[in-house]
This record gives sequence, structure tokens and C-alpha cells, in this order.
Amino acid sequence: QDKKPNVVVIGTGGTIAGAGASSVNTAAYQSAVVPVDKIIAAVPEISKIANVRGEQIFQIGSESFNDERLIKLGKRVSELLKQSDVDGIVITHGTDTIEETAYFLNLVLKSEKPVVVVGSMRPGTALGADGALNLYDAVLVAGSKEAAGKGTLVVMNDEIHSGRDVTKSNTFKVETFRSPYGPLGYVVENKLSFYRLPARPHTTQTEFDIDKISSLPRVDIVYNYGNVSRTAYDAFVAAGAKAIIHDGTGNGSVAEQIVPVLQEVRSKGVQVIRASRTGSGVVIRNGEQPDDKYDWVVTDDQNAQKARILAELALTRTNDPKELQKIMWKY
Ligand SMILES: NC(=O)C[C@H](N)C(=O)O
Repeated sequence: QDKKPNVVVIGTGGTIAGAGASSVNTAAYQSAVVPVDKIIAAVPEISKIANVRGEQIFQIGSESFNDERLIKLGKRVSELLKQSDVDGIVITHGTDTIEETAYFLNLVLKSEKPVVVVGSMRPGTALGADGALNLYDAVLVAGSKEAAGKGTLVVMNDEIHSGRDVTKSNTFKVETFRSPYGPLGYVVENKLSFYRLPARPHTTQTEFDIDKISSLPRVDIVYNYGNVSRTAYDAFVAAGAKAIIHDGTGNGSVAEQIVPVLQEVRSKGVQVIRASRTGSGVVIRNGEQPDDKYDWVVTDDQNAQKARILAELALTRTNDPKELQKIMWKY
């Protein structure tokens, strides 16, 4: 009797589908060239732990993900999760934007079944390639009962991270993924262990449903630095942004020359959301700036790229900055 779980592996590209000219090319290679079925076939050990089939949805570097692709991926995952012969899903993905895709799926999927996003930092052709073990571990987690109901997960480098928290922290090292509160668990020697649970609502507990989303409102990010000017704000407003994430210095600070610009942005009906380019910590409402007075919103502990995902989803529900603030604090 076959008790192995059925896991679908959806290929989207990235370095886990990459190939270099020689085995010493660990960081210079072409990403998104190896088909998902070939990636699976390169790890025959997987057939001992799960019945796996591959499905190629994209073949791209994850830097080329956009909202349309996020929606397409989310809808396909949702469809598969409804099938009784699917126990879990693995998505092979580039590492650059894994954190955005994982957070998105964590917020919009309506299933308790495990969904695991996985990538690699080195192409399969490199000495010390990390993709094979990462994929094996991802399938193990996606096929497990323990991973159910924990939201979308990212499995990389022996660690299981919450899609909400995880972020890429290094350009080339295999230990690049970090969560401010640590991983949820480990995978080692064919065994997974969870040590903590996500506290924020996810998947079945959210107000966002991928089956009901066909487009997302435009939200852009403006990075701040000494000498920052209004050019990018004006361009994004002119391009039709519904919200601008002000990726401020420190605690989402706003330079003196930008304060009137953000007031003007808001007066045009565009939401202003203060985030921090430090990438960690909480942006304090009415701290650096009088958000109540200006009708602005702050992120909680999310970096700008995660705040963008949440804001896009939030704006499908409300355009009231008070409600938007509640959502930014909730998820
Ligand atoms: N390690 C990687 O996967 C990087 C690649 N640029 C990607 O995100 O697709």
C-alpha cells in the first residue's frame, strides 16, 4: 500500500533552474534554464518520500516576477490545493523575490495544506550546489502533516521559515535567508522539526482570497537617502500608483523637503505608507511624523517589499487609511 504523499512541484525558474559554464561558477551562471522535470529527476531520493509530479508555470529569474505572474501562480496553486489527490505543493523559485511571493501566497491561499517555496543560491552545475538538498527538504516538508496549517513556508539551507517573515539578506551565501524572529524549524537528516508557530493570521484566516482577485492596485516604493528629491514620488503618482511606500531612513523618517511632497501625494487620494529602509524593527505611528494629522499609514515590522504586497491586497478591500492601517498592523 502506497502511503507516500502526493506533492506537485511547480517550476517558476530561478537559480535552482540555473546552469553555469563550469563547476566553479557558483555566482556567475544563467538562471531559469533547466525544466522542472529535470530538476526533480536530478534528485531520485525524492521518490522514496513522495509521489511527485512537476508542472512548469514560468521559466524566469525571480527579479522578473510581477503582479500578473503572482496572481497566475496563486490561482494555479489554489486550484491544485482543492484536488483531493494533492497533499502539498512545492514551488521552485528564484531567491531574489521569494519573500514577496511567499508572503503573497501566505495571505491569499485558502487551504491548510502545506505550500513550500524553495530556491537555491548556486546553480545545479556548481561545486557545492544547494538546490538538490533544498528541493528534497521542501518536498519532505510539503508532504508532511506537521507543516499543515502553518501558512506558506520557505525551506532553504536546512531551515523552515514563515513566508511572512523571511527575507534575503546576502547576495551570494547559501545562508542568506533570515527571519527577524528566527526560523520556525529545521530539516535535517530526513526529519523536520518545528519549534515555533506564526502568530499573525495567514491563509484560511485572512480576508484575501486568490480565487476572487483578478488584478491588484498599483503600489510603488520610493527608496530614501541623503539628497532624496521628489522626482520618483511625482513619477509614480503620474503613473497611477494608488499607494506609495515611503522607504524612509531610520524609523521611516521623512526629509524636510519630502514632507510637503508626501502631503501633496496624499491630497491627490494616493495613500502614503511609511516603511524603514533598515529592513527591521517597527515603524512607530506618530513617531517621526504626525501620521494622524497627515492621514498617513505606517508599516508594522514589514520591509518595504513585503509592505507593498500587503498594501496591494489591502487596497482591494478598502481605501480608508484607518482601515488600511489596521490591516498593516494585523498581518
Ligand atoms: N539565487 C537566485 O535564485 C537568484 C536569481 N536572480 C533569481 O532570483 O531568480
